[in-house]
Amino acid sequence: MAEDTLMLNLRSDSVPYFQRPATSKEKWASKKAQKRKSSGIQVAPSKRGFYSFEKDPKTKDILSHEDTEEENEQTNQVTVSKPAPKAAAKALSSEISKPAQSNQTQPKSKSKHVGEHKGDDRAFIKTSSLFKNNPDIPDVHRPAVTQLKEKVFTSDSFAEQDLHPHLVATLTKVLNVTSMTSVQKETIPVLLSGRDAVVRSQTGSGKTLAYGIPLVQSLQAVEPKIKRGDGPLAVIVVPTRELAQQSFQIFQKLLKPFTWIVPGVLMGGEKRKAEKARLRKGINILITTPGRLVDHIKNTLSIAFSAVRWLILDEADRILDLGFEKDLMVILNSLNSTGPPRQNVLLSATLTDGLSRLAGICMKEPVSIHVGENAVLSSKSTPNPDTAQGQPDSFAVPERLQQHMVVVPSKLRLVCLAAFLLSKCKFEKDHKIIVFVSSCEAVEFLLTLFNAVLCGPKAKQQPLLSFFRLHGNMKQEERTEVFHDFAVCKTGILLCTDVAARGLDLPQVTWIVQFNPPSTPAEYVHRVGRTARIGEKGSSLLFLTPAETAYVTSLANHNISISEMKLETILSTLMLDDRFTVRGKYDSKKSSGALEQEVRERATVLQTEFENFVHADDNSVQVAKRALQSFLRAYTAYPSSMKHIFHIKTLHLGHAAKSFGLRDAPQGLVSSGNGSNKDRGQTKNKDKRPPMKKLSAKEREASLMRSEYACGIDGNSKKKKRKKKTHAEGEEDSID
Ligand SMILES: Nc1ncnc2c1ncn2[C@@H]1O[C@H](COP(=O)(O)OP(=O)(O)OP(=O)(O)O)[C@@H](O)[C@H]1O
Repeated sequence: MAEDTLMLNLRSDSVPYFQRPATSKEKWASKKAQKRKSSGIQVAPSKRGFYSFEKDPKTKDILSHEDTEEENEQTNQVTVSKPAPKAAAKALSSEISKPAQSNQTQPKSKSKHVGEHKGDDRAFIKTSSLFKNNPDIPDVHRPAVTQLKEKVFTSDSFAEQDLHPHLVATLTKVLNVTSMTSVQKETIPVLLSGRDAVVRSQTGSGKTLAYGIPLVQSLQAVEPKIKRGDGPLAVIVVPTRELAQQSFQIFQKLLKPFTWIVPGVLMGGEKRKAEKARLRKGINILITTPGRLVDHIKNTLSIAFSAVRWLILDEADRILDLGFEKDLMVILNSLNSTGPPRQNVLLSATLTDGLSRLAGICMKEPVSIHVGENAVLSSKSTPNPDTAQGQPDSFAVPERLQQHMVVVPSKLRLVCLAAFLLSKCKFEKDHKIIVFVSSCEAVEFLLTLFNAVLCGPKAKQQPLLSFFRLHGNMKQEERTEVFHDFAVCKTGILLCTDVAARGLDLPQVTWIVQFNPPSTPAEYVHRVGRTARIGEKGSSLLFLTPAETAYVTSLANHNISISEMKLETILSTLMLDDRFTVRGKYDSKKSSGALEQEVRERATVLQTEFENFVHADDNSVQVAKRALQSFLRAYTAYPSSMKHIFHIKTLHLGHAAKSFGLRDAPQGLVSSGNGSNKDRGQTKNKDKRPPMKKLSAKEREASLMRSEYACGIDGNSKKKKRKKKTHAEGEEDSID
């Protein structure tokens, strides 16, 4: 079935399709309604062009009861007439057959639900209607935008640069690159001439080699030959451990013909003692995360910077962010106090105000290299001060990147994500997807849930969906393993936090899904930049709730244009999956109204499976609650410039809870001081759990760095100690 032929109206004014467990009176009325319906309920296009049932006034008596319930957002009991087919049913059966301990109000009817064992006469699934009382999906205002274009490749070969022939041979034979990219063509000669540089070019355009090649060229030419014992001649600072590992591997390749130059990596999560030993032996090109370098500056006697002649800050705008600034100051002070004159290079796809500040701190008349639309702009000047005056920066994204967004009411977020992943990984071939989520807990929650409900025991023999996870609460060995496994796999879904947003070069990623919008447009650019690299194709999908659609304008202010994908189109994939049917195989001759109804039914079956899994035992309820709480905390941490779009007051806690498979809004998650849903009557602190702490604006920004957006991103060492004490999340725990 062509996906886009199916359009549903998800607005709350369409007729609900699930009814409460019927009383005998209702059953009778229901039969009557069925008759009326088969005699031709009206289907008419809605004003947005979708089809919706016109309410037949005669059915009002049947519907009014449910309507009243829905208005009060009470829980409905949904009866699904037929056991779910095969895989999902089996996957869930063990979980579902456990009594839902936390649910005291389970009705005693004998109807079965999807996924139940035959003969299990447990009554109803409890779930409030997915398709009622959702906010209207607004028409999204998409301002006209001229996207910046950057040409990725040039026709010039590396041989045209003044490089050692062995280096050129290594590029061709080991790294498989022959012609230079635009940023390489501009940057290599500038750096070979000894100048400082600020380099900006789109994601996946080859910035690593743009600084790596001149660095290796210059170090191999040093006379007398560099010795290991000389210590670091180059320090490369990157924001995450995975990026440190990746850059290290590139230098290992580049240095193949120059074996006397030793690269090394220092990063959080590794054993300090082993790193100290390596530092003592000598590392000439030192690749490091900021926090761990500061750690060694303070605690390792054998670290000496007297020979350092290169400082490279990759993802420089990130390194200047709150949380890294102090670390950077310690590093710069330590480097500045000793050593020969130094060449400094800052690189990123999103140079911002902060970068200009940084350039002022550590650079001497840097050359600004900005790969622009019509030509490669290169000016021998300091960075443009205009960008420091609050003017939004324009960001280029890869030309072959197709960007989409979907507006999804909170209640439908979980089924929409699942339907999207199924559509790509089950019903299409060879997709590799990265899903960005706002917290470590949410990653863990989704991983467990999707593995159980979407994969299940049968699917495990022949897994169609294979999930990976990456976040800052994982042990370092596991992080390294996942990073490697996802890099080499052909198909798979990586659920991750922003730990994977910057710099990572994971081959053949086809889709980037942002389940939670990132904190800034710059982070958006980096996330989507994990696909469509080096001239390849790629796609991205951003989830927004109806209240968050102004984010599209915010992106447009940075010259980012995004098209809309319809929620209905994504959900219609469920029609391809008979695990979620309630009526057997779909009859393609059915009317569009019946089709609409069946999609909704299937979405509800899927949501019910999620909820059953979550409510199968207390532990999984707690996991879901923690994930919800971390989501709320992350929501409070959006920077003030984004608060007009992402304010916790606009969240409906009950609906948000549903997107974590919870049937009810948990009590006492958010304090009123934090912008709670108190005004919606959602949080009557009945239980004893402490409310979330009220944070100052600064603390909130810092928490943003620590919790969601920095899960695994090195912070400063003070924070590490504090976090260790409080068992807070983040990669710092693993620093020994
Ligand atoms: N001249 C080249 N020809 C072909 N491929 C290249 C060339 N230079 C780099 N690449 C490849 O392009 C990919 C992206 O390079 P790189 O990771 O350096 O991009 P980037 O600009 O640093 O991206 P990001 O901004 O996301 O960090 C890598 O796989 C790299 O091997």
